[in-house]
Amino acid sequence: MTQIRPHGTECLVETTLATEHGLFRMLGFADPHGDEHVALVLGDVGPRSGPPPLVRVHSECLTGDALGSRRCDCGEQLEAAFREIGHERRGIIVYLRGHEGRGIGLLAKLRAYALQDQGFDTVDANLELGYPADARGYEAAADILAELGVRRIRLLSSNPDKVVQLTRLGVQVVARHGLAVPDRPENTFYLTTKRLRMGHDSAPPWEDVWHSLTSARIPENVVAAADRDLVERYGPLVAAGRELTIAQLAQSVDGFIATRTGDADYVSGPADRTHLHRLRALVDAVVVGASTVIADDPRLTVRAVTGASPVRVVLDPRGRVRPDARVLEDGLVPTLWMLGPQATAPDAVKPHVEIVRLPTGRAGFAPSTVLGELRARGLGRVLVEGGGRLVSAFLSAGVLDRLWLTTAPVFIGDGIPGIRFSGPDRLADALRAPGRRYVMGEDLCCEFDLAAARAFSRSADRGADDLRGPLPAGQHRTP
Ligand SMILES: Nc1nc2c(ncn2[C@@H]2O[C@H](COP(=O)(O)OP(=O)(O)OP(=O)(O)O)[C@@H](O)[C@H]2O)c(=O)[nH]1
Ligand SMILES: [Zn+2]
Repeated sequence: MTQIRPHGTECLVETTLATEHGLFRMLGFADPHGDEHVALVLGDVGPRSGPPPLVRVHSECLTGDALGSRRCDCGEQLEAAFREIGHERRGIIVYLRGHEGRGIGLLAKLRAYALQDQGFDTVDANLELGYPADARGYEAAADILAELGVRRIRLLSSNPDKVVQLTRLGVQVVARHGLAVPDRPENTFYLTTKRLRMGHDSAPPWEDVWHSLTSARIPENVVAAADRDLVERYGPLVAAGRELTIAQLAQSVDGFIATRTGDADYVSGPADRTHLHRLRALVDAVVVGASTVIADDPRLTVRAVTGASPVRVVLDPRGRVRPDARVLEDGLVPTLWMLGPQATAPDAVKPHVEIVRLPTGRAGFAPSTVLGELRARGLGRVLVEGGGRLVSAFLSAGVLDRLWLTTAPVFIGDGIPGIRFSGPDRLADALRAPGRRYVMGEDLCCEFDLAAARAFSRSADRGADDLRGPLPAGQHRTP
């Protein structure tokens, strides 16, 4: 077997580095040319702990890595490498100093930039200055990997020459994964030159994964970790097709959505808000109760992410919402104002608002009546967004396919309740559903696949009409 031959790079210090992507071991190295390097190691990268680790051998680029330059893609590639390694919770970033400007140094790179400003490409600029197009050596990287006991790697790079160089030095590159970062208008010429003249991979068919999901398409072969998260989290909603009823609610650990005065600013954090806006962007209609409109005066539009805002639906059986509520006033998105037969309505409403009369029962509109009305209008994908009573009513009526319940680490003590319904006597009969858990900043979000739970209890009951789960006394579900 090939050996990594030593080239005199020594490990002189070890410490840790806490990053957004995890707590890394950080080792400092010095090579015989006087250059200092670091290796960031996440998890156990030894051969017995799993497949060959993901390794990014990153060439220092002050302008791209630290200063946010758009002349190159280095900073975004480094960030993408961190994400990939963070996602696997295992891997190595070898950060090579002395590689600045493809090995010609910082000031020489800036001179090369000055020539590029005059029309030279990145290769000719180096040559014009009397340097090779690429002057980098990878001996230090090989030494560092040897020191870490890593012989076989999965390399994160778009540059096939790095595989050649590392292989020559005894590192076995079992796979190479390009780092999917988008071309920018400012670096298209530079990246195109690298592809045409330096053998770099051609641009990946860049796909805006979120845009695909909002266009009802589930992207395949997604590379970047953040994109994979999007597909895993929201793909099932896209796959559900034309009819889907979901709900989202954020409550305190003790189960309240607001204080007793109705103050709800804010229970959950920004990650949960983004998640809520993603759900809005994936449905045809968003439904809220009158109390929520009165207490929060929400806009219910998609703002935190790109995507079309759904039709807004206000359930107001007793006509309590004032016509100056934002959703009835702002003209932003078509809005259905659902009123009970006796509720008074103003003589005129804004053109974006349509009044819909629905029959009411003791507890307001029946969820199935609301959904039937929406489906008849072609609004088959519905998000029930609050408040607690409305989401609870849809939950206990057994019409929700999925529920995201975010719990924020705050105690409200008393206040406006979140999920509440009359439950069963025996815990064995309590509503349980398979699902997933997400840490969203400070908050914990539980996703419940209620459709799967219903299907399971149907098959378990072998034909019995009754579905397990909470039902208000005296009510029956239609199968
Ligand atoms: N001389 C010179 N160096 C540059 C220029 N633009 C970026 N660099 C340097 O190029 C190095 C990164 O090399 P790249 O060709 O971008 O990428 P790579 O490391 O070969 O391949 P990847 O693994 O895919 O990133 C960094 O050290 C940058 O400072 C340039 O126009 N001229
Ligand atoms: Zn760069």
